[in-house]
Amino acid sequence: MTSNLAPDNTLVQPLLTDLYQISMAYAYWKADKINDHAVFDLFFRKNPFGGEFTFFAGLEQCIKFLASFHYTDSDINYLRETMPKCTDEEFFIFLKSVTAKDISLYAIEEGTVVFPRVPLMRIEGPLIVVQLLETTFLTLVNFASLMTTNAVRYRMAAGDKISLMEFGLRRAQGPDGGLSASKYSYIGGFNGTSNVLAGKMFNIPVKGTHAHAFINSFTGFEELKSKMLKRYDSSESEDLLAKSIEWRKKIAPLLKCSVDQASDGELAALISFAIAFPQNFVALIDTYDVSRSGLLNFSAVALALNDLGYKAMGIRIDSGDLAYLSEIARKLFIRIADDFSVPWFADLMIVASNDINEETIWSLNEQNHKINCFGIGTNLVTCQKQPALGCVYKLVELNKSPRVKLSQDANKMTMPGRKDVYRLYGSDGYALCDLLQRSCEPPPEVLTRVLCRHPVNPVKRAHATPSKVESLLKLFWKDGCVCMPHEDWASIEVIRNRVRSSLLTLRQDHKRNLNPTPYKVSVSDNLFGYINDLWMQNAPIGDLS
Ligand SMILES: Nc1ncnc2c1ncn2[C@@H]1O[C@H](COP(=O)(O)OP(=O)(O)OP(=O)(O)O)[C@@H](O)[C@H]1O
Ligand SMILES: O=P(O)(O)OC[C@H]1O[C@H](OP(=O)(O)OP(=O)(O)O)[C@H](O)[C@@H]1O
Ligand SMILES: O=C(O)c1cccnc1
Ligand SMILES: [Mg+2]
Repeated sequence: MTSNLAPDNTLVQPLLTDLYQISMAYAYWKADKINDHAVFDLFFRKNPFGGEFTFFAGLEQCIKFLASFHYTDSDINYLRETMPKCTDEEFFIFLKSVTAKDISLYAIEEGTVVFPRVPLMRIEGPLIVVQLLETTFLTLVNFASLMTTNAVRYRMAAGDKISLMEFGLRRAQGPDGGLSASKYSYIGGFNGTSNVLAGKMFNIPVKGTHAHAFINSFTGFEELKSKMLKRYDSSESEDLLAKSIEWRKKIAPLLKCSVDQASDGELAALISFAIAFPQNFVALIDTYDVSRSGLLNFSAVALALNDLGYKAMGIRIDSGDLAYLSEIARKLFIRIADDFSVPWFADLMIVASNDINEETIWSLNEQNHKINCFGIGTNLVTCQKQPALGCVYKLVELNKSPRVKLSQDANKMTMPGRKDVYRLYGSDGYALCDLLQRSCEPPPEVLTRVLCRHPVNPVKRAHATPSKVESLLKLFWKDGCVCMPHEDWASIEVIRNRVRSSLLTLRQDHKRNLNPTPYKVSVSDNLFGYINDLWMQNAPIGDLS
């Protein structure tokens, strides 16, 4: 194992599983199923957030888990103590020898848009080993895919021109929830995070402003130990406080307010922050009153900085009516740009935060907000709208014979057998449907008509003549080695770009918010017959009495 194949989180190890996997492993072993060969599918049944699409993520971590999969002596000792006393000692010797070298992992590329019932991963190998991977694979894929999908939805709401920052670590579901949220938000299209460790680990841009505490920590000018700042273009220092006070007097009439209403403590705090960060000055302006104090104090300091040759970055608003406040801020900045001949002032960045969710962004869009950047925490990282994705892991074939899980609900029945997945594209470049076939069938061909059947409903059928056919399941791991170039599966930038390009292949009606059209996931005629025969063979015939 090379170091770059270690999982991101050291908690990702074979005992990060449900006990029943190990219980089954023992019972399989006792039942002499050690040489049985299994095929499992990992898939979900329903798209999250009331949408009609999902983005697949977490694959890189699954591959890293495979690369490091083995039980340590201490794991074995713990299991020996935990399992019933009568557990055969030979089993622990067997377990110590287990690795993922006989596993084959086929998967859809991370960052691809995916749909219900489609196997995202097909895992093949010794039954015992494939079974032992279930829970860890699910925990690696479920949150990663949910989080990526959530981030994509926020990006769709905000549009491409707005910057999106993830601010959720403090509210996330623990350290791994927070770190994963930062990583998969970026993959889903956020521009950066406030989470410093995520920045270091994943090379994601880290950015931020300051909190109300910084403003509250000053009450007046007398607390300013330093008020001098060196000019950008020389070693000469000037009094930033005196300049800011002068500017405050000039700007107050533009806001139709009086200087007396503005907080001196806030101005002192902003001056201190500007002295610390003269080239990256951002100010939180809602501690006392946005229009009577915050905007005035910020603009005064920004113009004083301008006198010294520095360009301020912008403001953050964290309460109140964000559309209205962004509008008055932008109006003021444009007015200052014109009145005082500082053209860049018109484009100052306006960051908005405070309990923002997807709906808030849609609503702010309707109100014609003037925000350039949303800082989003709680609702993003906790996936408040839907906190879990229901990926499952099902046995579909054992020793080349199909296996099926029946259900009262036809939609919940598993699709037996080893299957391949093809995405068919129309001549306009959009995806038409996904087609599942038995692996023994020849792949669909470009410009050749293919019958696509609904997996359950026999009357729902359609012909497709694809302009392009893409085989979605690719071999990522075999014979103990990764079979894909490192860039393709392990580069966060490649995966992030894949999300973007994959989203573009999805027709607008599948993406709209209200009543989106379900994307078609079909089966070949051959697979339809095969599945339905198996369902019939396996479903008991009831007695009416
Ligand atoms: N123009 C707007 N349209 C729709 N939603 C908005 C708008 N402005 C703000 N919001 C949202 O409304 C909520 C306002 O939160 P809340 O009622 O707690 O007020 P607040 O401004 O935070 O008050 P406080 O000053 O006490 O913190 C937030 O979720 C925010 O994202
Ligand atoms: O609102 P979220 O989407 O979770 O975004 C992050 C929030 O975290 C920070 O303050 P915090 O909420 O800790 O305190 P505050 O609301 O009292 O400012 C920040 O000021 C945002 O309001
Ligand atoms: O940098 C910020 O403004 C920030 C970071 C985390 C949470 N809230 C705000
Ligand atoms: Mg808040």
